[in-house]
This record gives sequence, C-alpha cells and structure tokens, in this order.
Amino acid sequence: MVGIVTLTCIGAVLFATFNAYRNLRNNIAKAKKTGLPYVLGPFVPIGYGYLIIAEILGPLLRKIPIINQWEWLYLIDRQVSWSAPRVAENKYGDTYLIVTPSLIYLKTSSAELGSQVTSRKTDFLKPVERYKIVNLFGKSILTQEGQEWKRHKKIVGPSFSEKSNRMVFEESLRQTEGMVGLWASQQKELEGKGGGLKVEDTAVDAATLSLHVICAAGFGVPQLWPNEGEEKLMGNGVQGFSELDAKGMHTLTFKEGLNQLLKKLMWFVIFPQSFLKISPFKTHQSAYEAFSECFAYFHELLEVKKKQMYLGESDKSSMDLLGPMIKANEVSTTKSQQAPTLTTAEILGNCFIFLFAGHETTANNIHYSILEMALNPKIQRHLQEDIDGILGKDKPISEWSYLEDMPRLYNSMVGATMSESLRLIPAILNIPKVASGDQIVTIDGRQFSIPADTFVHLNVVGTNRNPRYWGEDPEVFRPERWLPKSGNGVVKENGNGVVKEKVVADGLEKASFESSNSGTLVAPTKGSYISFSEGARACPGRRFAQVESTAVLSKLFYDYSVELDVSNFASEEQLAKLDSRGKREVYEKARRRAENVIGRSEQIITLQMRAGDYVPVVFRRRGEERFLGLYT
Ligand code: HEM
Repeated sequence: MVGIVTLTCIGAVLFATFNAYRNLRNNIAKAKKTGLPYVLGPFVPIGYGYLIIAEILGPLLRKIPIINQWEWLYLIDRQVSWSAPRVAENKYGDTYLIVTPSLIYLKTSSAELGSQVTSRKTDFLKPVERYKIVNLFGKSILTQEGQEWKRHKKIVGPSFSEKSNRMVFEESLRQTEGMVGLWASQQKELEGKGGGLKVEDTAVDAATLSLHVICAAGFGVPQLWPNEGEEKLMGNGVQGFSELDAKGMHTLTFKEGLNQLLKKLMWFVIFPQSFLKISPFKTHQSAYEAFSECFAYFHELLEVKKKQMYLGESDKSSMDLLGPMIKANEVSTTKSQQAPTLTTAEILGNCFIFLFAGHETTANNIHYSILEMALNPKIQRHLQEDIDGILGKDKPISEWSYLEDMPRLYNSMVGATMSESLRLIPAILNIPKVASGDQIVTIDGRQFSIPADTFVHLNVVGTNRNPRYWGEDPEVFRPERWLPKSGNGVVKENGNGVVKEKVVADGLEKASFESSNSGTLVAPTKGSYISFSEGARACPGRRFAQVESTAVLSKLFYDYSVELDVSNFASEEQLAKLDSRGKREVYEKARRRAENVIGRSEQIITLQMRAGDYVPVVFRRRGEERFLGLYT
C-alpha cells in the first residue's frame, strides 16, 4: 500500500515537473518572439499564494551564495520599484519580461507603452478576479470589467461632480481647522511660547482627516474630532452616525467601524469571513466585528438617505456620492428597463470602494507632502508666498471660494507640491492589466507582439521617475517643475524620443478648475505620470483627492510652517547655546533620519510608512520658525 502511494506521489511530481518544463519552453519561445529582454524564474508574485511564497523564500534564497546572483530573486521583490527604483530598468530597459512556467509577466516604465495599455481598454483588461477581496459588501466599479464595469461607471461616474468637489473643498478646510484644534488642545502650554504644535505622527491625523472628509462630502455624515463638541456640527450631524459614542445596538461608532475594517482588511484576504467570525483570536474577532458593524451602518445609511430623497431633500448637499447610486437603486426596484441600475449590495460595494480607494491614498499624499515641506525649507517658503499671494492676509475659511481660490491654489505651488509628492511617492506601485489576446504595440517606432494572457504591470515609480520624461533630476523633489515657464524639467516626447514643445494643462485640470486665471500646471507627457493611472480605468476620485489635498495644504501652510522635530538630536539647552551653523547641523541630522524613514516606506495596500515608523514634526505659527530661516 505504502509503495503504491509513494509511486503515485513520484509520478505526480514527475508529471508536474514535465508539464512545468514544457510550459516554460513554450513561454520562452513566445517571449523570444516579442524581441523584449527577459529573465527566467519559477514564478512571479502575482496572487496571494505566490506573494507569500516570495516573501518567505526570497530573503532566504538571497542569503545563499551563487543562488543570490539570480536576477529573478530581486525582480520578484514586491517593493522593488520603490526600494530600488529604476535599477532593473537601467539594466534591461524600460520594458522587460519575466518568463515562468505559468505565465509571462511584463513590466514597463515606458509612457508610450503605458498609454497604449491604458487606452486600449478591451485589449488590456483589468485582472478583476484579483480584486475580489474588496467585494466584501458587494461588487463595485473597481471589481468589474466589460459591460458590468460600464454599468457601474455610468452610475458612479456622475457622483464625482463639481458640486461634490465644492463640498470636499469646504469640508477639508473645516477638517484642517479641526485637526489643528486637536493639536492645540493637546499642547496648549507649548503654543504661544514659541514652542509650536508638536505632532508625533502626522500620518495618523491625516488619515482621520481624510476619513472625515469622505464621510461628510461622500456620505453626508460629518464627523467630530475627539476634542470637539456636537455644536460643531451646526445641526448637520446625522443621528447615529456623527456622534462620538456608539448608539443603539452598535458596539462601535460609524467611524470606528470604518477605521477598524480598513486597518484589518488583510485578514479578509487570508481567511474567509466565516472563520474570522468564530476565530478564537481577538484580532480576527475585531476584524469581523468591524465588518458586521459597517454592514449594519451602510444599510442604515441607505435608509436615511432614501428617506431624505423621499422627503424631497435630494438637493441636500450630502447627497452627492450616494445620490446617483440610490436613484439607480430606486430604478432597479421599480424594474424600469430604461436606465442602468444598481442593486443594494452593489451600492454598499461602491460605498466601501470609495472609502477603500480614497481614504488612505489621499491621506498619504497629504502626509508625505507635509514631510517634504519640512525637508525642503526653501520650497516651503515658495509655497507660502504663493498661498499668501492668492489669499491675501487673514482670510477666514468661510471666505475661501471654491470657484475663485481653489483653481488658483491648485495651479500654484500647492498643486505643484502635491503632484510632485505623488510623482515621487505614489500610493500604488504597480497598475495591473492582462493582455486579452495577442497584442501588437509600438515602442520607439518598433512593433512588438505581446502574447495573449501576458500579465502587465505598469511600473508607477519607474515611469514617474523616468529621466526620458522628467529631465536630468527625476529623483529630486522639485515642485517647480510643474509650474509653467520655469525651466521645468518635464520633457515632452512624441514617443520617438523627439522633443516637442512644452504644453500646459491636461484636459482634467482645464475642465476641473476652469475659472483659473493664474495659468495651469504643466501637463507631463501622456503616460509619464501615472499615479492616478490613465484611460477609462483611471482614478475617478482624482479631483476629489486633488481638491482635498489642495485645501488641507493651503490652510495648514497659510497659518503655520512645519519643521522637523529635533528633540532627539539636541535638547532645548543645547540648542540655546548653538550658533546658526550648529543649529543647521542639528536640523540636517533630523533630515537624514526623516529621509531614511521615508525611504523605508512599504506597500501593504498603499505605499505608507512601516508600522512603528514616524517622523515627528513641529507646526509653528508663521513668523515663529526656528530653523527655516537658516536656509536662505
Ligand atoms: C491621492 C489619492 C488617490 C490616488 C493616488 C489614487 C490612485 C488610483 C489608481 C492608481 C487607480 C487605478 C487602480 C488600478 O487600475 O488598479 C485608482 C482607481 C480608483 N480610485 Fe483612486 N486614487 C486616489 C483617490 C481616490 C479617491 C479620493 C476616490 C474616491 C473617493 C478614489 C476612487 C477610486 C475608484 C472607485 C477607483 C476604481 C476605478 C475603476 O476601476 O474604474 N480614488 N485610484
């Protein structure tokens, strides 16, 4: 008996090995035909199984002599585009393949190829089966392809309107005041004595702020900071959603539920919900609790909103992201054949996707932009000069105008700063696509045939830092490159390496902030700035995020300057004895540490600082800076 089992096992292994060998040979033949450079390997970290194997096996194999020379080992590091930007591209060129027995993988940092991939939406599909995990509440625009995606897009797309952008602007300003109010309440004694507002980890507060903005502008349920009273809601709160304590049968507040679910989402990747529900581990139980609380809240929210619509309050500003979906749901329940419809589960699915796709991404952009300002005092001063020039002195946020001020702020150093920050530190490292059949593409005037089912990764960092499009200093944080007429270092190409004239403003900026009379930001070469992706599947929340970041950064830097906290490198007494040069040396130490910490960032869902990493900063009232004046 044992003999038969052993023989069967050996037979199965031999068969699998032979099959793998045969497939590899086939794939090598296809790869050779493309004419693109390729590297061989047993697998690529696509899919959770391979990802886990790569995470465990990669570091082990990299320690073994001779084996550690294998290029493949470095290419499969899922952080490689961030941790070693453009190293592979410098060796193989902007486009290369990894060939394995199970698939051909293509990675590209070419704007020309990227544009073809994103614009040929039926030739290169989104591998939506890999996004299934976020179908926790129902299918959504993110997790659908083809006709189904079109149906979602038709309904969800109009949610991102100018009306909702205006709400985002106003809410972001209010929330920035709320966040600063929290910092001030935590350290009253420091401010006013020139001590400033010390913030240990800006990422945490930026995440809360961003969640508050989506809750209010997206779902009409404004939120409070812990130090604020309910009077701050000015009657706009929604019972059961806006309070600081859980009400009724709920064990978590709406905000706690969302926060907890977004933080613990990875558990739903690893285990089925049914297991998390009965798991003896606390962290699993709280992940499940967050899910079921959110499920209940989303249902209740729909009811509240439907009631508002029924009562003729559909124009209430809070209807924006949800309104079009609820209307489509009403159509679906009345079985009208005319308009596209959405089921209740699909509305919940899309609500969750807005939170999932829009919350951490925007928060990270705000967080890293603030840190870049602390690292680059001269740029910070330029930013503040622009803000002052646009807003004048002492303008309360109630007088900031979305139509007048927003476009001017966006098209100034403010928009330039967040765009530059997102160019160098994008939220997502790779944008995945799959070739739906053999596809002919053109790169530098040559045609290549990409085999069917090739898995494509558009390398966001590799593209955004490609010297071909970004001039001689693509690694340098230089927001001025986005401003027109500044020797901006954005190279316009026609795809054959021929430099064309510089062009300003892509369609989006023009359409979005059209009342601008202050010029527009430089539009990079098509396909060379892909932090929001491009084409039909580009981020629909782009303007939402841009408006939010613009408002937050403008308000913060209108009132405050940010400096790195140097208390780990010199005490107050030591600082008092130092001359300018000595103080600058201390600041440089803090800068080196901060750059190190930022460099260690990693992509879990989005690119963010590692758990336990943070860069403490101090916000000081304008005119009370300690270190910025040392950099003239
Ligand atoms: C700085 C902030 C943001 C960045 C960098 C960003 C980036 C992206 C990228 C790269 C994609 C394409 C992903 C892919 O193809 O795999 C995407 C898709 C998406 N984003 Fe954003 N996003 C941001 C903010 C937002 C916001 C605020 C929302 C909503 C409120 C949002 C909603 C979505 C949705 C629904 C999709 C899926 C679109 C589709 O598949 O058709 N994003 N985003």
